[in-house]
Amino acid sequence: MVSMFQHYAELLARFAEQSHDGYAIFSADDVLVCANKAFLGTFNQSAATLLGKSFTDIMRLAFEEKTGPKIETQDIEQWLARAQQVRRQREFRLFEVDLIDGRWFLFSEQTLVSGEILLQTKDITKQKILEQHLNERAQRLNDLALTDELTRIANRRSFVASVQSELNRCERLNCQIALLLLDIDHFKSINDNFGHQAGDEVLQQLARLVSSTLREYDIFGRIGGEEFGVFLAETDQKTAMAVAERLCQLVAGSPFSAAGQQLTVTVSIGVATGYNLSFESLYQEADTALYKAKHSGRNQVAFAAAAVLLP
Ligand SMILES: Nc1nc2c(ncn2[C@@H]2O[C@H](COP(=O)(O)OP(=O)(O)OP(=O)(O)O)[C@@H](O)[C@H]2O)c(=O)[nH]1
Repeated sequence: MVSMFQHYAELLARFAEQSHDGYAIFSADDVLVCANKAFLGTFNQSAATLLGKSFTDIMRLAFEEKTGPKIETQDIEQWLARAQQVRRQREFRLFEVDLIDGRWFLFSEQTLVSGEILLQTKDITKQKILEQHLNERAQRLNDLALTDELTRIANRRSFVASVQSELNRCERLNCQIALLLLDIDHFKSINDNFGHQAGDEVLQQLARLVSSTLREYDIFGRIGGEEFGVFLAETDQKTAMAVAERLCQLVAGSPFSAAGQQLTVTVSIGVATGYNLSFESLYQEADTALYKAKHSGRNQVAFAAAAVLLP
């Protein structure tokens, strides 16, 4: 019976030695007492170098020789002190480790009551690469869902979402807000005279021009067709009007080129300001003002007088 158990124990040891997963045991006083080939491979070191060394010495060596686990720190002693704080604190721990050579490993750490640790490592590089691709793809899809394809600025959905969140913040701070609605004048005639492609180029140039003049925290988006929105947080009527005037003059004074021709483009801008407004009422106010600007001759700014206060 004893010899049969001994046989299986030896078999287990042989499997462990040949396994692609790494196995290692640290003694209660944290010395590496045994490790298979795969484990030594994660450190890129030989058994002669690592066996008999303490955990801290092994990690110091990895840090100094820049081999094995990536240790991102300026101060290895501080890093080791932090690592020691989590070691042996739980009976079982699972954590991911990335190596300097680009591979990733899943480490499982099993601690006995008597203090010995069994470490098992599994190569998860393929899964991590797949995960990275999926994350990048999700990010790209997210960007696509939030970005207007033609102008590369925020689309209506993302513009409204960003404005909503700013409206909530401004409501908490009780600060004034402003919305500017910009609409290209006689845009239909640009399309009719120079073609739809030229119209697209004008939309792209306008988006670039406006983006380049706004502050980093202003919210700019294409609401639809030839209509754009600019949301300014913590902005009073006087400032909002000044920004709108500046934009109106900037557009009228900037050369646009489409279909190989130089064009003059103008915009009409409706401005609404107020406190504690919903997006819908703010938009309605700005739209009324925009209508006023259009009907007063275009290439100008108009203000919506009454700002509606929410109950
Ligand atoms: N090229 C291009 N044209 C677009 C796009 N979206 C909307 N349009 C065109 O924009 C034009 C808007 O025309 P209108 O609403 O009559 O407005 P307008 O000609 O600018 O006149 P006013 O706004 O009154 O000054 C329509 O001809 C739409 O087809 C787009 O993405 N690309």
